[in-house]
Amino acid sequence: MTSILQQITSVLSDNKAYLPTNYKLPESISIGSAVTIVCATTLGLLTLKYHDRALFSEKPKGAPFHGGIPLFGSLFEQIKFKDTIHDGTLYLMEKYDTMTFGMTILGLPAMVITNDPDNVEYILKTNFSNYIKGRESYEMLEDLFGHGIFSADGEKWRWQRKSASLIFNVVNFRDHFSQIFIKEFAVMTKNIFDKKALNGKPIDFHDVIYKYTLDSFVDIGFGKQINSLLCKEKVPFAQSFDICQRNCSDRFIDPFTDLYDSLKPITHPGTMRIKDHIKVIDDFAYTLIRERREQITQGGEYKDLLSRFMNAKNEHDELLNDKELRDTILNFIIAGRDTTAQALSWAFYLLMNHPRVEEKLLDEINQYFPNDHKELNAPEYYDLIKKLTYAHAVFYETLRLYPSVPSNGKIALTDDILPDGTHVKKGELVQWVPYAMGRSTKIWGADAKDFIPERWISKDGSLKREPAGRWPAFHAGPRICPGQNLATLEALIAMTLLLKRYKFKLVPGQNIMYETSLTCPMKEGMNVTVEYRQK
Ligand code: HEM
Repeated sequence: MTSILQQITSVLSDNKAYLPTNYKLPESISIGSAVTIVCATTLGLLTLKYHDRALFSEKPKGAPFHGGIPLFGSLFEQIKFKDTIHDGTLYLMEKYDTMTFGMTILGLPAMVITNDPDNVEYILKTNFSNYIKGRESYEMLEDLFGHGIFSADGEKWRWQRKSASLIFNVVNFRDHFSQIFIKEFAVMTKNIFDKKALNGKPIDFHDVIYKYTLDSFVDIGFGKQINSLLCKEKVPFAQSFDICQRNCSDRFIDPFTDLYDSLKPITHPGTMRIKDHIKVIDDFAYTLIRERREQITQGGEYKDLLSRFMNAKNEHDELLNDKELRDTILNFIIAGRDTTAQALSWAFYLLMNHPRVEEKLLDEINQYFPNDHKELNAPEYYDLIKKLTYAHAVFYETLRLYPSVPSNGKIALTDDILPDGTHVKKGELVQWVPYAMGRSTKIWGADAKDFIPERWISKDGSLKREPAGRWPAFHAGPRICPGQNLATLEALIAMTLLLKRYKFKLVPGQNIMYETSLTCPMKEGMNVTVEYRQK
């Protein structure tokens, strides 16, 4: 008892400045009261010290600080504005008239949020070795992505990157990938858009394009036809994959995410929990692996992504086990399916809202593809696609306004100072938000929020590519997206073929908005009507 009292006395006397001048310590005290006083005092002192930020976090030096409430920092604000989180970052940048600010959230490392192109280039390229994905990122993504390339660091990342790079070569692009994209396009038109053009009923464009990129990518990467374009409903794997992805993203925002899930049997009886969705996803991936192993025993030979990884060695110089292959498959599906489907959906959303751009793009398409695409073989198509300057500009401009990875971050390994003078401490999270960067008037000028593909075309008519620090849509440095050419090829094939054949119109009365997730999907999809284009 005495010792507790002594401790309280010592805490209080160490912090005299915070005590009322006429305060007197009691002579004797019960254990219960002592514990209450200790807790209350400790809490009071912590509240005073961390009055505008999360517990045990520090404000960064050299940049404005967005304060929050005592001990929790901006946790509840972040949860409240979760649905518009990327716009929230843009709002704070404009409010503080800054490109970098600090923020703290209980349960996460202190954050430096920067949209400064020089800082972004520095983190991704110049001082790449000091910024890693880190343990936090791995833990939040683990159940879905395991040790796959997106959350891996060091040697674990390096061998995955090397193995993947083997499939991204020109011969594959010209002869193999283009052919698959054109083949799946034919399935999509025949089974979906042609029917809608004839019966006039609306269709969710976002959902159809997701199926298109899923079928194409699973064929390219893993040599399997899953024919989701032939299913009316969403395929169970895709549904569970989307739910788990959203759940991973929620963990970065709301530390109670896993608690809500564990309470589902009470709050939402009869609904699937995350572990049930993971089981659906695992079944999908393990079936692909099992089937491939059987095909190889029967003498089958493959050169796709899956077989590259089956022949690869991990950081311990061992062949990959099924769990490592499962992680690889899922990491590549998010890379290959979601990003491109979203870019295409947002591109069509913007085109439908900007008839001038749509007309100009159509003129370019008709100039290079005056006849029906069926007359061309895949390599010819590939060569022509590369010449479409304006179509590339439309694609890049879409990714400026709706980057498929709208927000991203890395953990600092050691103390550092960013090019704009902001201090970063070891263990802090440095975040950049391509969505907010794309709309920043400081980076893109007064018309930053407008859709103007011409900004990607130089005076001599050639295509401009912006420095990655300004436009990190495909990341930069050693971890730059290895699939960017594949994505561009797929998006441009689909965009040209679809625009040439159909006129899409938005069904009125929809609120087209992004959903906060690891990537940038449309929250409620996008309903359109379809008409054949007049020849
Ligand atoms: C519009 C389409 C795409 C966009 C905007 C895009 C963008 C990005 C971005 C921003 C990253 C960095 C993510 C991070 O920090 O972890 C990334 C990484 C990656 N992307 Fe893409 N991507 C697209 C399509 C693709 C496609 C089709 C593939 C094909 C497989 C692909 C494969 C990858 C891989 C493997 C990585 C990890 C690279 C590494 O960590 O070393 N991406 N991509």
